[in-house]
Amino acid sequence: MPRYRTGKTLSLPWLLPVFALAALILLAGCQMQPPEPADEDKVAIDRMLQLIDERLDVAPVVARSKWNSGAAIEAPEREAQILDRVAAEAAEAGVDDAFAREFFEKQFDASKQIQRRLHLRWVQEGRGPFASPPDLAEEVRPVLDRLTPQLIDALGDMQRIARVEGAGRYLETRARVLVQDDFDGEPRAVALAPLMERMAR
Ligand SMILES: C=C(O[C@@H]1C=C(C(=O)O)C=C[C@H]1O)C(=O)O
Repeated sequence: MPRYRTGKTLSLPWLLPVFALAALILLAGCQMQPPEPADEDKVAIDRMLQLIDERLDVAPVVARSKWNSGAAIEAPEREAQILDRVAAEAAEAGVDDAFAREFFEKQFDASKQIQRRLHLRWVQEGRGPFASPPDLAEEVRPVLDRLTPQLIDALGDMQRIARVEGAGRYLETRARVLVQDDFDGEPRAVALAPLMERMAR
């Protein structure tokens, strides 16, 4: 049998181009990975999303309280009061005034959407009052007020990270995991819109 048929002498030279090609593909693959934010930026984005989720979580409690009391879902004077505080605290934290304002207005919109949808559901179900809903002024709004400065702090981080390549993509991916709204995603999309628009893809 001729020597080249034994395979022994032929295997290595034959495999070399295969290895080279595999190495090239691997290298190209690494270079094609989309850019990701640094770990500390990822932590800050996750924190922002958790805070948005926490705020959205308060909306059903507000809805129960208003269902019993008959108070209007829309409370413009309360929104104005929050926005005044936001303007002052955003200025102190170096957060762009228009960005902070838009962000909070969207959080109000998302909360009202959740409340409206729940009230509609309860009307359709012919629901009576809830057994012992928390008091809006004494118990529920203070929860929202505690979140306000934390959200402003987080907005400061987002402003800094906004131009980091891949930040928007990371935000979008993590939002799917960290922000729930128990509806069809619409209130959640409203709450996230100001960040989605601002963060670089
Ligand atoms: C949450 C409430 O309902 C609405 C939403 C607000 C909010 O998200 O902070 C504020 C006022 C209301 O328009 C509320 O009345 O407190």
